[in-house]
Amino acid sequence: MATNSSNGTTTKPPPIPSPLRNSKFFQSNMRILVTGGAGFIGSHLVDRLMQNEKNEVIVADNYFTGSKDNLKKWIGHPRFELIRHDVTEPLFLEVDQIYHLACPASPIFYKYNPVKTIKTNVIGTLNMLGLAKRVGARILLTSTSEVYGDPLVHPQTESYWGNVNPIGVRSCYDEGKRVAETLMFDYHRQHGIEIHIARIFNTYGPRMNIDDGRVVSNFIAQALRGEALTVQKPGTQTRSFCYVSDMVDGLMRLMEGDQTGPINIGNPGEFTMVELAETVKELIKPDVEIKMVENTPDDPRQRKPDISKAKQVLGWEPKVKLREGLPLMEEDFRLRLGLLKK
Ligand SMILES: NC(=O)c1ccc[n+]([C@@H]2O[C@H](COP(=O)([O-])OP(=O)(O)OC[C@H]3O[C@@H](n4cnc5c(N)ncnc54)[C@H](O)[C@@H]3O)[C@@H](O)[C@H]2O)c1
Ligand SMILES: O=C(O)[C@H]1O[C@H](OP(=O)(O)OP(=O)(O)OC[C@H]2O[C@@H](n3ccc(=O)[nH]c3=O)[C@H](O)[C@@H]2O)[C@H](O)[C@@H](O)[C@@H]1O
Repeated sequence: MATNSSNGTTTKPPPIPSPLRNSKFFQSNMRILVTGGAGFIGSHLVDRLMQNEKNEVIVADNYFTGSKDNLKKWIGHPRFELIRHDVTEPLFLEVDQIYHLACPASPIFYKYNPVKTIKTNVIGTLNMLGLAKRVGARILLTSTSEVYGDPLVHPQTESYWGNVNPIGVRSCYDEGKRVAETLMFDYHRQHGIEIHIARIFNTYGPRMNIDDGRVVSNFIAQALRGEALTVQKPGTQTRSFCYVSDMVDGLMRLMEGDQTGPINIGNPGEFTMVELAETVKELIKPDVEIKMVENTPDDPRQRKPDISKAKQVLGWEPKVKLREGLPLMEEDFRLRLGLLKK
């Protein structure tokens, strides 16, 4: 028995890969399933995975918040397959790695059908763990900084257990992800499945839905349309924004290594929502108005990742600063909105 220093629990030694998977190490190709691969982060991950000619990539997505458009350059490629599939149903495939991202991420979408969000997090993760167990695949879960709830520890370290309202309007997502993490560890301890858990902090970049409802996409779309930037009260709440290429790099390092996690992956640069609005205004439309609007319940008041662990065990840290990432996202939004710079 070994002690897992990250969470203080006693666990079995790291699992020995199943004989099935051992034999797959000798095959030239790695077959990788990306659930939620038609979404924002998933489609960028697919782009990176497809760069390696030894990878075959399968995406399973129900298109609730994702789109085939995000993957159009890969449709028809011999190393790529796209399946319309809801992860709350079992999936039978032979794969070596599973990046399990499927889950609506924007609060407006995950609150739209909260029961479905819980099913996606719980039954969806159970199904993907069942698949991992059957075929001896390694699985990575994209958990979230929302597992820390409205955190009383700042910045958030992985050892912090969080401050989550179990019956609030965000619970379908944050408690759903907490159960998903529990399932991952129980499959690891009980069945020796190779698991990796990333706790992702607010990520932004090209391909976010224009009407996604998350703050960076809202502010950029509003600035480009000449509408007032809607800062939800009090505006002093903070977030730390990670550019999507940095995020994908962190996820791939975690998958390739031997760390179970959970590991925070995010950019520690912390901004209030008023500061974010002012930055977007300055960079995109200096004459745009900023207006204060009502907030939604249980909005976390502060959020900033402690990434010491990611630095130490993955050799990872983000490279793209907010002021560098925002213009890249602006360019993508301009193209999609047909508002090219004069
Ligand atoms: N973007 C962030 O800031 C952030 C932060 C923390 C965690 N995460 C996590 O990362 C993952 C991806 O987030 P994103 O920002 O790309 O979100 P997204 O909404 O763009 O992508 C999610 C994808 O999952 C698909 N999906 C949803 N429910 C499904 C189901 N039941 N079956 C199959 N597919 C389903 C959607 O259609 C979409 O393509 C999510 O698990 C999210 O919880 C994201
Ligand atoms: O990173 C995470 O772990 C989680 O962050 C997000 O949650 P949240 O931070 O609330 O995301 P936003 O909806 O973008 O809100 C961020 C802040 O901006 C504020 N906001 C949002 C929208 C807006 O128009 N104006 C505005 O001020 C919100 O009140 C909130 O304080 C999403 O839930 C998930 O993508 C993700 O799991």
